[in-house]
Amino acid sequence: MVEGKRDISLNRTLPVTKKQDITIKNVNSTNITGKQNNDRKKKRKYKVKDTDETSPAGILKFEIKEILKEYDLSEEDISNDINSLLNDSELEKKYHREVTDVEVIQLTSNGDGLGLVSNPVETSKKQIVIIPFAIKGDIVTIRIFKTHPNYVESDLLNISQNSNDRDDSLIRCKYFGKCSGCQYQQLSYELQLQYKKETIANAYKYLAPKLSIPEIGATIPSPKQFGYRTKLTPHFDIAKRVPQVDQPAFGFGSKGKPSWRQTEGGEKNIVDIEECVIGTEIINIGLKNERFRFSKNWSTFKKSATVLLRENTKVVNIEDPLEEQLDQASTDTDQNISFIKEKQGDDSLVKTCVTETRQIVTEYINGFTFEFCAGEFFQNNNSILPKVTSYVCENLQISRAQGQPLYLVDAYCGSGLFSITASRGVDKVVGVDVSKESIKFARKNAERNNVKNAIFIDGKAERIFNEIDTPNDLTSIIIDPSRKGCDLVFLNQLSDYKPAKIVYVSCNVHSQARDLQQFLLETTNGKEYRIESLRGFDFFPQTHHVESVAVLTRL
Ligand SMILES: C[S@@+](CC[C@H](N)C(=O)[O-])C[C@H]1O[C@@H](n2cnc3c(N)ncnc32)[C@H](O)[C@@H]1O
Repeated sequence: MVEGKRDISLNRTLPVTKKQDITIKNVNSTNITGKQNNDRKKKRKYKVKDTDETSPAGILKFEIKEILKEYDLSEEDISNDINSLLNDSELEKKYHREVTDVEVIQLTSNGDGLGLVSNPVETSKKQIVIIPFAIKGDIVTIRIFKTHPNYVESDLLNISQNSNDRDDSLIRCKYFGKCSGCQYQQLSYELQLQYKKETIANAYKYLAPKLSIPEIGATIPSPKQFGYRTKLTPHFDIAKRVPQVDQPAFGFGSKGKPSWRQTEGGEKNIVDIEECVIGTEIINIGLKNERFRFSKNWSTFKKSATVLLRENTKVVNIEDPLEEQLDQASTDTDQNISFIKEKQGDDSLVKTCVTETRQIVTEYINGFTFEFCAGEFFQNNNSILPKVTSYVCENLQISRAQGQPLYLVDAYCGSGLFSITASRGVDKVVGVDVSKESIKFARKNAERNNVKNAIFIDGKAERIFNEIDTPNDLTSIIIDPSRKGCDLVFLNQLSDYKPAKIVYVSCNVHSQARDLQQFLLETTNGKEYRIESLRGFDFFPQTHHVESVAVLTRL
C-alpha cells in the first residue's frame, strides 16, 4: 500500500482547470503595521493556468473551437463572467442550476458529452457544458456545478430521450455512471471501437493539422472486453483535520455527483466498490480480500492511501503441493493465499494477486515470460498483447537484399516487452529506458527467454544514438514513450540517425500526433518519411482510452 500516493489510472480527472487556478487572497492577512485586515475582503480573481496542449484540458480547448466553428459562435458568445461569479454568491446561484432538455451534440475524446445551453444571465449568450456519461443524441437534465471562463461542468441527472447509440442494457457495473473509471459501458463494442478511431482522427486534426495522414485503420478489438485489467489501484481517503469517525469508502474516484442511474453510493469523492467488471477474476478476489482487511484496520490509517492489486501468473508443478509454490500475495479471511488455477497448453498456471509494490511478478505472452516489479510499468491488458506484439514485429520488417541482417532499436523499452517479442525476427536488438529498475528486468527477461541478441542501456532515449553502431539503412526503431511523448532532442537525433523504419506506439495519441508533425516537418530528415499506417488498439474496453500505433517508412 502506498500512503498518500495516488495512482490515477482509474481516477482520470475531468479536463478542468484545478482548484489552485483560483487565487483566493487571504482576508485575514496581517498588514505592514501589524494590523489584522479583517474588515476589507480582497476580491477573488480567476488565474489562468498553462495547460499542456496534449492533456485532456488542452484537447478540450480544440474541441471547444470546433463547436464555435460549427455553431457559428465567437469566443465572446460562450464566455462566462468568471471574476464576478467568484465574488458574488447570488450570481453563483444563478449559474449553478438545473437545466432540462439539453441536447448532447458531441462526445469529447475524454469520453464526456458536450452540450450548448443558454447563459443564465446574459441570455443572448451560450454556455458550453460538459456532461459525463451522456452521449451524442441524448436529451438530458443536468445540474451545472462549476464554471470556467469558456465552459461549465455538470452532473447528469436524467435522460429524457435516449440517443440511438445508447443501450443501457449493456451496462454491467452497478457503479457505472458514478465511478470515473469507465465512460463507454452504455455503447456497443463496435461503437466503442468506432469512437476510438474518431479520437485518433481528431488528435491528428488538432495537433498535426499540417500532416497528410493515411486513412485510419479500424481499431483492433481486445479479445476480452470485460475482466481484462491485470492491475487496479483502489484508494481511500482519511479526513485531514478532524478524526475519521466512519469507515471510509474503498474504491475509485467518483465523477461528480450524477444521479441518472439511481444506484447507491458515490456521495463522497470515492465510490465504494466491491467488484470491478473490467478487472480480471483474481484481481477481483484480491479486491474482496483487501476490502475485508481494510474493514478491520481502517482506523489505524493516518493518511489517505492507494492499494496496489497486480495479477501474478506462475507455472506450477501439479505433482507438488500448490501452497508451497505460491509467492507472497493477497490472503483470504483465513489467511490463506487466494489463487485460481488455469491450464495453458501443457503448462499448469496459478494466478495470485500481489499487493506489494516491490514484489516481482510474472506475465506470459506469446510463449515469452516477463518478470517485473509489481509497482513498475507493464501493460495492463494481457489479452491483447499477443496481437500488438505480432503487429509491431510485422511492421518492423524492411525490404532488404536476401541474407542482409535487420537490426532493432527499442527506445523506451521498459522491461523489454517489444525487444524480446521481436528478437527472433532480427539479428540484434538494443533497448533503452530511463528506469534502471526496468533495464535490470529487461536484461533478466532476455536471459530467461534465451534471447542472446539483445542488449539494454539505461538512460534517456536519446542516449541510444551515442551508443548505436548498427547501419541505419538496416535498422528499425520502436518508440513507446509515456503519455507526455518524446522531446525535441530525441526527435532531432532520430532524424539525424535516419532509421529505415519507425513504429511509434502511444497511449496518448495527442502527444503522438504532435511528435510526428514535429518529426516529419521540423527535423532535418523528417521529409524523407511518410506515415504508412495509423490505427488504434483497444487496450482499455469500456473506457475512452486508445493505444495508437503509427508506422513510418523512409521514402
Ligand atoms: C509506456 S512505457 C513503455 C514500456 C515498454 N515499451 C512496454 O510496453 O512495456 C514508457 C517507458 O518509457 C520510459 N521513459 C520515460 N521517459 C523516458 C526517457 N526520457 N528516455 C527513456 N525512457 C523513458 C519509462 O520508464 C517507461 O518504461
